[in-house]
Amino acid sequence: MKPIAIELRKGVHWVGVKDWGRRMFDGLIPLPHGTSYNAYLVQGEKTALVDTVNPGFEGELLAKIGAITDPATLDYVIMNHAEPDHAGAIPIVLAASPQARLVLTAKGADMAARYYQVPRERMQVVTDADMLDLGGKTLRFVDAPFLHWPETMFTYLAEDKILFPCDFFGSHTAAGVYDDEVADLPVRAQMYFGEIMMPFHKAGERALKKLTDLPIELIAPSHGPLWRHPERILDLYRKWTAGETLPKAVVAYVSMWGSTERLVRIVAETLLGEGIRVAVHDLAQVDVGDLAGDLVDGRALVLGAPTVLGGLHPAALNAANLIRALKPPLKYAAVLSSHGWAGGAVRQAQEILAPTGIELIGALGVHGRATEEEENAARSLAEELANRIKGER
Ligand SMILES: Cc1cc2nc3c(=O)[nH]c(=O)nc-3n(C[C@H](O)[C@H](O)[C@H](O)COP(=O)(O)O)c2cc1C
Repeated sequence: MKPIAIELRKGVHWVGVKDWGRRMFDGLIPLPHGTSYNAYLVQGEKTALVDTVNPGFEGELLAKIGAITDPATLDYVIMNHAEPDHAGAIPIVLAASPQARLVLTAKGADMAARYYQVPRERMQVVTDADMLDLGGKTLRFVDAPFLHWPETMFTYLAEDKILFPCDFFGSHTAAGVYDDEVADLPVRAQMYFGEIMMPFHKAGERALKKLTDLPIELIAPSHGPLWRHPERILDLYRKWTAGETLPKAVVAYVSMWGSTERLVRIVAETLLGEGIRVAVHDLAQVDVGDLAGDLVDGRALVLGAPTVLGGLHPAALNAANLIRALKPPLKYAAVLSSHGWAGGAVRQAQEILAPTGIELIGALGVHGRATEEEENAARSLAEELANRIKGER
């Protein structure tokens, strides 16, 4: 197979890999559309490789570089992020290109030593103030810690106004090269933001501020299509990092015998009737990416779960802990539950949500199936929640 490198600008090529068949990421996130590991070759008088690829694809990366230039002649390898899906091929690339130096942040240097045993003498530590003159192509660096590891940075190619932000602005899909070629890309990008960047939204806001002075014509992230309409994703990221929410409830529930589900349906229907957007996720078969995507702009959470062994059903326990860890901008919550004897799910849900700052509007626990009175209580709770979501008391 002839290796294909895609020319983005004169002297700038995509040399990444499409992993069409990958179906799971981080042992947590389903990948229904696969993903890509984007790496970029920038050629002035000197040559730099921006990021590498997931282990197992080193040969494909070197072949693509080889379609443009001899991989043994790289001068620099830029490590924007140390995670193995971008940095995993570094040992093989450095071995293939003996004079290449690895360009990274100070924290990146520690990680490259630890994860990839890169000798310090091959590293070149950079900060915001630094530039790398390739001769006709100039790389600048933007320190962007915790997007999404401590060592992360962006690389900016001044002449072509291309930003290489690694995972920031990324999306998990192997489809397409550019943003306008993938119809559901904003949805994919929102899921990715929810899964990976949302816990670090404050760091994201700071990074966006740093970018305001940089003219950007192309955003070339490390996963998913490139944004040749950068304002599309910049606009979305401004909203998402600021925690802007919609009049929307994320309903996450699990039910073994239908009693909790009955309450969930009543609440979801009532919310819909009140003009609230409702995104329902059955936690027994949820795609974590779908849930995380909905949490990015949801204003309220409805958590529904029966008691199992004195606490939340395990699927709901897992989801509640994940929701707390992802730090979504949710403002309000309601808990719905059914139990068989002593209960415990509602108490555990309250304990998990208490430190989040999400205001618990109400919790309804019923013994077995809800009575008519309890169903009316569920309706009232939903109306109260709708009012709060709409900003009415
Ligand atoms: C495996 C299992 C464990 C349970 N553990 C408890 C428990 O510790 N305390 C309790 O009050 N009910 C317990 N129950 C009863 C359920 O909470 C009860 O049947 C509830 O109505 C189920 O709600 P659902 O119809 O939404 O699944 C348990 C049920 C099952 C199947």
